[in-house]
Amino acid sequence: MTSVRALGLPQHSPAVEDVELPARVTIWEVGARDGLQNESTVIGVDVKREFLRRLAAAGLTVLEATSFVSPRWVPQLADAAELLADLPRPPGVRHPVLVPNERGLDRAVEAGVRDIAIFASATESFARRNLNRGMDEQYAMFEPVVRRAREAGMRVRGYLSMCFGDPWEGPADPASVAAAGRRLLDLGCEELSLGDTIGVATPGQVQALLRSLAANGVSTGQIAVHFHDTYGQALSNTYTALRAGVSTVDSSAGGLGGCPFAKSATGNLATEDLVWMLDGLGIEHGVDLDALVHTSVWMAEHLGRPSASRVVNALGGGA
Ligand SMILES: CC(=O)SCCNC(=O)CCNC(=O)[C@H](O)C(C)(C)COP(=O)(O)OP(=O)(O)OC[C@H]1O[C@@H](n2cnc3c(N)ncnc32)[C@H](O)[C@@H]1OP(=O)(O)O
Ligand SMILES: CC(=O)CC(=O)O
Repeated sequence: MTSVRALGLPQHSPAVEDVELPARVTIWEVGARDGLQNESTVIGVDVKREFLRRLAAAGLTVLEATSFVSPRWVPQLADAAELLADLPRPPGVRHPVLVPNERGLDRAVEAGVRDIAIFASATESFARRNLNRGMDEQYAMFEPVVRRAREAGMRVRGYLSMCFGDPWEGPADPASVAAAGRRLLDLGCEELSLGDTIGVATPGQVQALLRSLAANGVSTGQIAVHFHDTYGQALSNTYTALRAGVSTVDSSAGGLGGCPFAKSATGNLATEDLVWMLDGLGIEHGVDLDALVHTSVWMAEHLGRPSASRVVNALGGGA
Protein backbone atom coordinates (compact mmCIF):
# COMPACT_ATOMS: atom_id res chain seq x y z
CA MET A 1 0.00 0.00 0.00
CA THR A 2 1.37 3.44 -0.89
CA SER A 3 1.80 5.90 1.95
CA VAL A 4 1.16 9.61 1.46
CA ARG A 5 4.55 10.32 2.97
CA ALA A 6 6.21 7.79 0.64
CA LEU A 7 4.83 9.74 -2.31
CA GLY A 8 6.78 12.74 -1.07
CA LEU A 9 3.94 15.13 -1.83
CA PRO A 10 3.63 18.35 0.12
CA GLN A 11 1.08 17.95 2.89
CA HIS A 12 0.35 21.65 2.93
CA SER A 13 0.52 23.89 -0.06
CA PRO A 14 -0.91 27.38 -0.26
CA ALA A 15 -4.37 27.97 -1.65
CA VAL A 16 -4.15 28.89 -5.32
CA GLU A 17 -6.54 31.79 -5.04
CA ASP A 18 -6.65 34.74 -2.75
CA VAL A 19 -9.84 33.79 -0.92
CA GLU A 20 -10.57 33.56 2.77
CA LEU A 21 -10.83 29.84 3.46
CA PRO A 22 -11.42 28.45 6.96
CA ALA A 23 -8.19 27.65 8.84
CA ARG A 24 -9.72 24.44 10.17
CA VAL A 25 -12.55 22.20 9.00
CA THR A 26 -14.55 19.86 11.23
CA ILE A 27 -15.18 16.61 9.41
CA TRP A 28 -18.51 15.03 10.41
CA GLU A 29 -17.88 11.40 9.52
CA VAL A 30 -21.09 9.60 8.51
CA GLY A 31 -19.62 6.28 7.32
CA ALA A 32 -21.05 4.13 10.09
CA ARG A 33 -24.58 5.55 9.67
CA ASP A 34 -25.16 6.89 6.14
CA GLY A 35 -22.51 4.50 4.86
CA LEU A 36 -24.04 1.35 6.28
CA GLN A 37 -27.78 2.12 6.27
CA ASN A 38 -28.07 1.15 2.61
CA GLU A 39 -25.88 -1.94 2.52
CA SER A 40 -27.48 -5.16 1.33
CA THR A 41 -24.83 -7.17 3.22
CA VAL A 42 -25.60 -7.44 6.91
CA ILE A 43 -22.63 -5.99 8.75
CA GLY A 44 -22.05 -7.50 12.18
CA VAL A 45 -22.14 -5.26 15.22
CA ASP A 46 -18.52 -6.12 16.06
CA VAL A 47 -17.39 -4.95 12.63
CA LYS A 48 -19.33 -1.69 13.01
CA ARG A 49 -17.74 -1.11 16.43
CA GLU A 50 -14.27 -1.82 15.07
CA PHE A 51 -14.96 0.52 12.13
CA LEU A 52 -15.81 3.33 14.56
CA ARG A 53 -12.79 2.52 16.72
CA ARG A 54 -10.47 2.72 13.70
CA LEU A 55 -12.05 5.96 12.47
CA ALA A 56 -11.45 7.54 15.88
CA ALA A 57 -7.88 6.23 15.89
CA ALA A 58 -7.40 7.92 12.50
CA GLY A 59 -8.18 11.26 14.17
CA LEU A 60 -11.85 11.78 13.30
CA THR A 61 -13.63 13.41 16.23
CA VAL A 62 -17.26 13.45 15.09
CA LEU A 63 -18.44 9.96 14.22
CA GLU A 64 -22.12 9.61 13.41
CA ALA A 65 -22.62 6.12 14.78
CA THR A 66 -26.09 4.85 13.92
CA SER A 67 -29.82 5.68 13.86
CA PHE A 68 -32.61 5.06 16.35
CA VAL A 69 -35.22 4.67 13.63
CA SER A 70 -37.76 1.95 13.06
CA PRO A 71 -35.88 -1.35 12.63
CA ARG A 72 -38.54 -2.33 10.09
CA TRP A 73 -37.65 0.68 7.96
CA VAL A 74 -33.87 0.37 8.33
CA PRO A 75 -32.98 -3.16 9.44
CA GLN A 76 -29.29 -2.48 8.74
CA LEU A 77 -29.18 -0.27 11.87
CA ALA A 78 -31.49 -2.31 14.09
CA ASP A 79 -28.51 -3.04 16.38
CA ALA A 80 -28.13 0.63 17.44
CA ALA A 81 -28.43 0.02 21.18
CA GLU A 82 -26.16 -3.03 21.08
CA LEU A 83 -23.57 -1.11 19.07
CA LEU A 84 -23.44 1.76 21.54
CA ALA A 85 -23.41 -0.48 24.63
CA ASP A 86 -19.76 -1.50 24.25
CA LEU A 87 -18.49 1.28 22.03
CA PRO A 88 -15.14 2.70 23.15
CA ARG A 89 -15.55 6.46 23.78
CA PRO A 90 -12.14 8.10 23.44
CA PRO A 91 -12.01 11.56 25.06
CA GLY A 92 -12.88 14.35 22.64
CA VAL A 93 -14.79 12.07 20.27
CA ARG A 94 -18.50 12.62 19.67
CA HIS A 95 -20.88 9.86 18.53
CA PRO A 96 -24.08 11.56 17.33
CA VAL A 97 -27.01 9.42 16.22
CA LEU A 98 -30.09 10.01 14.06
CA VAL A 99 -33.41 10.25 15.89
CA PRO A 100 -36.73 10.81 14.08
CA ASN A 101 -39.29 10.79 16.88
CA GLU A 102 -39.86 10.55 20.63
CA ARG A 103 -39.65 6.76 20.54
CA GLY A 104 -36.20 7.12 18.97
CA LEU A 105 -35.20 9.72 21.55
CA ASP A 106 -36.25 7.44 24.43
CA ARG A 107 -34.16 4.61 22.98
CA ALA A 108 -31.19 6.92 22.41
CA VAL A 109 -31.33 8.34 25.94
CA GLU A 110 -31.51 4.82 27.35
CA ALA A 111 -28.36 4.01 25.36
CA GLY A 112 -26.54 6.97 26.92
CA VAL A 113 -26.59 9.22 23.84
CA ARG A 114 -25.92 12.96 24.38
CA ASP A 115 -25.74 14.08 20.76
CA ILE A 116 -28.54 13.63 18.23
CA ALA A 117 -29.57 14.69 14.73
CA ILE A 118 -33.11 14.97 13.47
CA PHE A 119 -33.59 14.66 9.73
CA ALA A 120 -36.18 16.61 7.80
CA SER A 121 -36.97 16.78 4.11
CA ALA A 122 -37.07 19.91 1.95
CA THR A 123 -39.60 18.24 -0.34
CA GLU A 124 -43.03 16.77 0.24
CA SER A 125 -42.32 13.64 -1.83
CA PHE A 126 -39.25 12.63 0.13
CA ALA A 127 -40.84 13.49 3.50
CA ARG A 128 -43.57 10.98 2.70
CA ARG A 129 -41.17 8.29 1.52
CA ASN A 130 -38.57 8.72 4.26
CA LEU A 131 -40.71 9.64 7.26
CA ASN A 132 -44.21 8.51 6.30
CA ARG A 133 -45.35 12.11 6.80
CA GLY A 134 -45.88 15.36 4.90
CA MET A 135 -43.61 18.35 5.44
CA ASP A 136 -45.76 20.06 8.03
CA GLU A 137 -46.28 16.81 9.93
CA GLN A 138 -42.52 16.21 10.05
CA TYR A 139 -42.00 19.41 12.07
CA ALA A 140 -44.73 18.31 14.48
CA MET A 141 -42.85 15.02 14.96
CA PHE A 142 -39.49 16.75 15.50
CA GLU A 143 -40.66 19.56 17.80
CA PRO A 144 -40.92 17.50 21.03
CA VAL A 145 -37.72 15.62 20.17
CA VAL A 146 -35.70 18.83 19.86
CA ARG A 147 -37.35 20.44 22.89
CA ARG A 148 -36.79 17.46 25.18
CA ALA A 149 -33.24 16.91 23.93
CA ARG A 150 -32.29 20.56 24.48
CA GLU A 151 -33.92 20.58 27.93
CA ALA A 152 -31.74 17.57 28.77
CA GLY A 153 -28.65 19.49 27.61
CA MET A 154 -28.10 17.37 24.52
CA ARG A 155 -26.63 18.61 21.26
CA VAL A 156 -29.05 18.66 18.33
CA ARG A 157 -28.21 18.90 14.65
CA GLY A 158 -30.91 19.32 11.99
CA TYR A 159 -30.43 17.61 8.66
CA LEU A 160 -32.35 18.87 5.67
CA SER A 161 -32.50 16.41 2.77
CA MET A 162 -33.09 17.02 -0.95
CA CYS A 163 -31.81 20.59 -0.72
CA PHE A 164 -30.93 20.82 -4.41
CA GLY A 165 -33.38 18.52 -6.12
CA ASP A 166 -35.25 15.29 -5.68
CA PRO A 167 -36.12 12.42 -8.05
CA TRP A 168 -39.87 13.17 -7.99
CA GLU A 169 -40.08 16.98 -7.91
CA GLY A 170 -36.92 18.00 -9.81
CA PRO A 171 -34.69 20.95 -8.95
CA ALA A 172 -35.30 22.59 -5.58
CA ASP A 173 -36.15 26.26 -5.12
CA PRO A 174 -33.42 27.85 -2.93
CA ALA A 175 -35.90 30.21 -1.22
CA SER A 176 -38.18 27.35 -0.08
CA VAL A 177 -35.22 25.23 1.02
CA ALA A 178 -33.81 28.15 2.99
CA ALA A 179 -37.19 28.67 4.67
CA ALA A 180 -37.27 24.98 5.66
CA GLY A 181 -33.72 25.26 7.02
CA ARG A 182 -34.64 28.36 9.01
CA ARG A 183 -37.54 26.43 10.51
CA LEU A 184 -35.21 23.68 11.78
CA LEU A 185 -32.94 26.22 13.45
CA ASP A 186 -35.98 27.94 14.95
CA LEU A 187 -37.07 24.59 16.41
CA GLY A 188 -33.80 24.64 18.39
CA CYS A 189 -31.27 22.82 16.22
CA GLU A 190 -27.81 24.29 16.74
CA GLU A 191 -26.53 23.26 13.32
CA LEU A 192 -28.13 22.79 9.92
CA SER A 193 -26.68 20.19 7.56
CA LEU A 194 -27.64 20.76 3.93
CA GLY A 195 -28.13 17.38 2.28
CA ASP A 196 -27.68 16.81 -1.44
CA THR A 197 -29.25 13.40 -0.92
CA ILE A 198 -29.09 12.28 -4.55
CA GLY A 199 -25.89 14.11 -5.46
CA VAL A 200 -27.23 16.38 -8.20
CA ALA A 201 -26.00 19.77 -6.97
CA THR A 202 -23.47 21.92 -8.81
CA PRO A 203 -21.48 24.83 -7.35
CA GLY A 204 -23.84 27.54 -8.65
CA GLN A 205 -26.72 25.92 -6.79
CA VAL A 206 -24.64 25.74 -3.63
CA GLN A 207 -23.89 29.46 -3.88
CA ALA A 208 -27.56 30.25 -4.49
CA LEU A 209 -28.72 28.26 -1.47
CA LEU A 210 -26.09 29.77 0.83
CA ARG A 211 -27.19 33.23 -0.32
CA SER A 212 -30.85 32.41 0.38
CA LEU A 213 -29.94 31.12 3.81
CA ALA A 214 -27.99 34.31 4.54
CA ALA A 215 -31.08 36.29 3.51
CA ASN A 216 -33.00 34.25 6.12
CA GLY A 217 -30.51 35.20 8.81
CA VAL A 218 -28.59 31.91 8.80
CA SER A 219 -24.84 32.33 9.23
CA THR A 220 -22.25 30.03 7.65
CA GLY A 221 -21.17 29.12 11.20
CA GLN A 222 -24.53 27.37 11.63
CA ILE A 223 -24.24 25.42 8.39
CA ALA A 224 -22.71 22.08 7.48
CA VAL A 225 -22.70 20.60 3.99
CA HIS A 226 -23.50 17.00 3.11
CA PHE A 227 -22.80 16.06 -0.49
CA HIS A 228 -23.30 12.77 -2.24
CA ASP A 229 -21.07 12.19 -5.24
CA THR A 230 -23.47 10.79 -7.85
CA TYR A 231 -22.41 13.22 -10.58
CA GLY A 232 -18.84 13.71 -9.35
CA GLN A 233 -19.58 17.21 -8.02
CA ALA A 234 -19.14 16.64 -4.29
CA LEU A 235 -15.65 18.09 -3.96
CA SER A 236 -16.36 21.15 -6.11
CA ASN A 237 -19.52 21.76 -4.14
CA THR A 238 -17.57 21.45 -0.90
CA TYR A 239 -14.92 23.86 -2.13
CA THR A 240 -17.66 26.35 -3.03
CA ALA A 241 -19.08 26.06 0.49
CA LEU A 242 -15.63 26.51 2.07
CA ARG A 243 -15.09 29.66 0.04
CA ALA A 244 -18.39 30.97 1.40
CA GLY A 245 -17.17 30.36 4.97
CA VAL A 246 -18.68 26.97 5.83
CA SER A 247 -16.30 24.98 8.04
CA THR A 248 -18.18 21.75 8.85
CA VAL A 249 -18.24 19.13 6.13
CA ASP A 250 -19.95 15.73 6.21
CA SER A 251 -18.24 12.85 4.48
CA SER A 252 -17.99 9.10 4.59
CA ALA A 253 -14.88 6.93 4.84
CA GLY A 254 -14.34 5.15 1.56
CA GLY A 255 -17.26 7.03 -0.03
CA LEU A 256 -19.85 4.64 1.44
CA GLY A 257 -23.41 5.85 1.57
CA GLY A 258 -26.86 6.13 0.11
CA CYS A 259 -30.46 6.23 1.19
CA PRO A 260 -32.83 3.26 1.01
CA PHE A 261 -35.75 5.64 0.34
CA ALA A 262 -34.19 7.48 -2.62
CA LYS A 263 -32.96 4.85 -5.01
CA SER A 264 -30.90 7.29 -7.06
CA ALA A 265 -28.79 8.21 -4.03
CA THR A 266 -25.20 7.00 -4.26
CA GLY A 267 -22.23 7.25 -1.92
CA ASN A 268 -21.23 10.31 0.07
CA LEU A 269 -18.23 12.48 -0.55
CA ALA A 270 -15.35 10.22 0.48
CA THR A 271 -13.54 11.43 3.59
CA GLU A 272 -10.18 10.54 2.03
CA ASP A 273 -10.94 12.71 -1.03
CA LEU A 274 -11.96 15.56 1.27
CA VAL A 275 -8.81 15.19 3.38
CA TRP A 276 -6.63 15.19 0.27
CA MET A 277 -8.19 18.46 -0.87
CA LEU A 278 -7.95 20.05 2.59
CA ASP A 279 -4.27 19.07 2.79
CA GLY A 280 -3.67 20.71 -0.57
CA LEU A 281 -5.34 23.87 0.66
CA GLY A 282 -3.42 23.88 3.94
CA ILE A 283 -6.62 23.58 5.97
CA GLU A 284 -6.33 21.73 9.28
CA HIS A 285 -8.56 18.72 9.93
CA GLY A 286 -6.71 16.44 12.37
CA VAL A 287 -6.99 13.23 10.34
CA ASP A 288 -4.17 10.80 9.58
CA LEU A 289 -4.85 10.00 5.92
CA ASP A 290 -2.81 6.79 5.85
CA ALA A 291 -4.69 5.38 8.86
CA LEU A 292 -7.99 6.38 7.28
CA VAL A 293 -7.13 4.73 3.96
CA HIS A 294 -6.18 1.53 5.80
CA THR A 295 -9.53 1.63 7.58
CA SER A 296 -11.46 2.04 4.33
CA VAL A 297 -9.54 -0.76 2.65
CA TRP A 298 -10.33 -2.95 5.67
CA MET A 299 -14.04 -2.02 5.45
CA ALA A 300 -14.12 -2.60 1.69
CA GLU A 301 -12.85 -6.13 2.34
CA HIS A 302 -15.77 -6.70 4.73
CA LEU A 303 -18.23 -5.35 2.16
CA GLY A 304 -16.68 -7.39 -0.64
CA ARG A 305 -16.24 -4.56 -3.11
CA PRO A 306 -13.66 -1.84 -3.79
CA SER A 307 -13.97 1.59 -2.25
CA ALA A 308 -15.49 4.36 -4.35
CA SER A 309 -12.91 6.84 -3.09
CA ARG A 310 -10.39 8.02 -5.67
CA VAL A 311 -7.80 8.59 -2.94
CA VAL A 312 -8.32 5.14 -1.39
CA ASN A 313 -7.79 3.61 -4.82
CA ALA A 314 -4.75 5.74 -5.54
CA LEU A 315 -3.07 5.10 -2.18
CA GLY A 316 -4.55 1.79 -1.09
CA GLY A 317 -5.04 0.01 -4.39
CA GLY A 318 -8.76 -0.57 -3.70
CA ALA A 319 -9.73 -3.91 -2.17
C1 LIG B 1 -31.37 10.92 3.60
C2 LIG B 1 -31.18 9.95 4.72
O1 LIG B 1 -30.26 9.20 4.69
S1 LIG B 1 -32.32 9.98 5.97
C3 LIG B 1 -31.94 8.53 6.94
C4 LIG B 1 -32.50 7.27 6.30
N1 LIG B 1 -33.92 7.17 6.48
C5 LIG B 1 -34.45 6.70 7.62
O2 LIG B 1 -33.77 6.30 8.54
C6 LIG B 1 -35.96 6.70 7.64
C7 LIG B 1 -36.45 6.24 8.95
N2 LIG B 1 -37.89 6.29 9.00
C8 LIG B 1 -38.55 5.65 9.96
O3 LIG B 1 -37.97 4.99 10.80
C9 LIG B 1 -40.05 5.77 9.94
O4 LIG B 1 -40.45 6.44 8.79
C10 LIG B 1 -40.60 6.56 11.15
C11 LIG B 1 -40.36 5.78 12.41
C12 LIG B 1 -39.98 7.93 11.26
C13 LIG B 1 -42.09 6.75 10.97
O5 LIG B 1 -42.67 5.55 10.52
P1 LIG B 1 -44.18 5.17 10.90
O6 LIG B 1 -44.47 3.85 10.32
O7 LIG B 1 -45.06 6.31 10.51
O8 LIG B 1 -44.08 5.09 12.47
P2 LIG B 1 -45.17 4.72 13.52
O9 LIG B 1 -45.07 5.74 14.61
O10 LIG B 1 -46.52 4.53 12.87
O11 LIG B 1 -44.66 3.32 14.11
C14 LIG B 1 -44.64 2.15 13.31
C15 LIG B 1 -43.84 1.07 14.03
O12 LIG B 1 -42.46 1.46 14.13
C16 LIG B 1 -42.08 1.55 15.51
N3 LIG B 1 -41.23 2.72 15.64
C17 LIG B 1 -41.53 3.99 15.32
N4 LIG B 1 -40.49 4.77 15.58
C18 LIG B 1 -39.50 3.98 16.06
C19 LIG B 1 -38.20 4.23 16.49
N5 LIG B 1 -37.68 5.44 16.48
N6 LIG B 1 -37.48 3.18 16.92
C20 LIG B 1 -37.99 1.94 16.93
N7 LIG B 1 -39.23 1.64 16.52
C21 LIG B 1 -39.99 2.67 16.10
C22 LIG B 1 -43.37 1.68 16.27
O13 LIG B 1 -43.19 1.21 17.59
C23 LIG B 1 -44.30 0.82 15.45
O14 LIG B 1 -44.00 -0.52 15.73
P3 LIG B 1 -45.14 -1.65 15.65
O15 LIG B 1 -45.61 -1.66 14.23
O16 LIG B 1 -44.40 -2.88 16.02
O17 LIG B 1 -46.18 -1.21 16.60
C1 LIG C 1 -29.66 12.61 6.70
C2 LIG C 1 -28.79 12.58 5.52
O1 LIG C 1 -28.13 11.58 5.32
C3 LIG C 1 -28.69 13.76 4.67
C4 LIG C 1 -28.98 13.53 3.20
O2 LIG C 1 -28.22 12.84 2.50
O3 LIG C 1 -29.97 14.08 2.74
